[in-house]
Amino acid sequence: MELIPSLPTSSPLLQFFINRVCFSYLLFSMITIILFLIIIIAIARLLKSFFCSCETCQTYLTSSWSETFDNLCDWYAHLLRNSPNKTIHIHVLRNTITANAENVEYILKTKFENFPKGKPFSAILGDFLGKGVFNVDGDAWRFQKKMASLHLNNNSVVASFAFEIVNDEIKNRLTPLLLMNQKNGVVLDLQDVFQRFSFDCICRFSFGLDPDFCLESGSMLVFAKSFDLASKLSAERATAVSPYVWKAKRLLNLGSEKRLKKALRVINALAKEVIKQRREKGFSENKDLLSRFMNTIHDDDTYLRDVVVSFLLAGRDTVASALTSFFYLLGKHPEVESLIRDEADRVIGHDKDLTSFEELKQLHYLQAATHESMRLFPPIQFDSKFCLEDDVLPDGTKVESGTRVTYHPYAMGRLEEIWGCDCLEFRPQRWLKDGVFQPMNPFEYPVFQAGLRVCVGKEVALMEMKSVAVSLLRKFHIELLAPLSFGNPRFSPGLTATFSFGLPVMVRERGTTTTTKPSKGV
Ligand code: HEM
Repeated sequence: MELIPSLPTSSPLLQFFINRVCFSYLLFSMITIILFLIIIIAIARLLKSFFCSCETCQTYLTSSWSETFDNLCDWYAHLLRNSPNKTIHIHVLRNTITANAENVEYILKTKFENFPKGKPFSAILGDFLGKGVFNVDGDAWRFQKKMASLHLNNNSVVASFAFEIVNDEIKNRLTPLLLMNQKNGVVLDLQDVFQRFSFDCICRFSFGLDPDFCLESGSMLVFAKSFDLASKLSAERATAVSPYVWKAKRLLNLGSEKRLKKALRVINALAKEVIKQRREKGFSENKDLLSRFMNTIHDDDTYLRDVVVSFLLAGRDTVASALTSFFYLLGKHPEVESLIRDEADRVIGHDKDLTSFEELKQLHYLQAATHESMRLFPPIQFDSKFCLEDDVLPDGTKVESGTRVTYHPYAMGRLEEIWGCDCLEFRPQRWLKDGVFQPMNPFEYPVFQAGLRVCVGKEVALMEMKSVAVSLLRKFHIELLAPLSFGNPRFSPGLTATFSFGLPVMVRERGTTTTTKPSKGV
């Protein structure tokens, strides 16, 4: 059949040619129409998600939760507490959020393979964390997890190498810093101090290098600010209703994406310096984590950069966050502080310093207090996975393929169903039975995550927290300043929980008095 029969031609070759052109034209038109339809459907879906009219989505989109709650996590905790199955949906984010322990076990263990980090999550954090352990699945994750476990899950490494580094930092840097501060009588931001302290510890422990950041804040301040900014801006990407917004901004190098790029330049320069110094100092004989990676993957500096950044995030921000909220709670609960001191005097000896990891293990009340503090203020307040194939959670919630599933340790720590009617009280003794610490089911307390991707730095982190607590509480009286002394903390957006206004305190050596001279800007 001729497609254009009216054409006056008798040449079969020309006819064939015309037919081909017409066919191509038709094909092109059809493809255009199909593409057009696909775009219309995509836009309709996008608009639908933007305009979900349910009360929760409207409250999220208009940020009207902030009229009643100090923090987004408090609003989520409120919603989850009131949900019959402890699961809610934020449709505009295509996110199912759960505080149901059975669901958590299902996601993190039973159906682990169906709930990976996923490509969308890797894209959100890709510029900051690259292919580091927090941001990959499959073989890449297994390899890094194995390397990290060799280093971190080894009890004797924690007991000797890490314990010595941490206690050397406390004795020679943290304590002198606080003494100096008391002499000057100025307000101290304890959160900033803990960030510098944990940065030094993780660099010495994981990279075998000593930045001496704790005492000298100047040059490293730019790095710290860049690191916090990159964490904040990366986390904010995940709160956008559509990824196209941040992707377009990144393409055009605009606004928050421009600032992220700038912050990443500073972070990359520091990571490069760490790798360079490790190479210069030699790595083949060394037992630190970076040397182990260098011995295995040799020259891939981009990969090594991702390892460095991921371990800085793992070791600096989480521990600093845990210590900040711990000292915040102790400031409000002097009775807990006294009990910690009494136990330390009993186990270690009244005027004696902490000498071993074994001594720390005998401090059951302190162990209970650190766990209780992270129950109320987990350093990682929530954690998201992506659902690969349609699934049904144990509570009957349907989860669609390609949507996000989030478990929420912050909300779980405030559930009556798990902790009883005094769940909002700071009560370390709930963790003790006949004076001995009793661990909880990790799926009800997923502060260190649980299942296959459980935190491998848990023992190091607890050792660090307990060492700092014993040393500082026995030597100093630490007083919270307003507004934290009477209000609740406000958190900055970021991958780990950070107090928006720091932790301003006055420090006094026990048995001495001093006058308060508030410094500017606190
Ligand atoms: C109080 C301090 C800490 C808390 C609350 C904490 C919590 C967590 C959580 C919730 C995860 C899961 C993150 C995710 O998959 O997105 C995690 C993973 C991890 N943490 Fe920690 N962490 C702490 C300290 C540390 C320290 C000090 C190190 C290293 C020295 C460390 C190393 C790691 C590593 C390597 C992973 C990845 C595990 C994996 O993906 O299989 N953590 N941590």
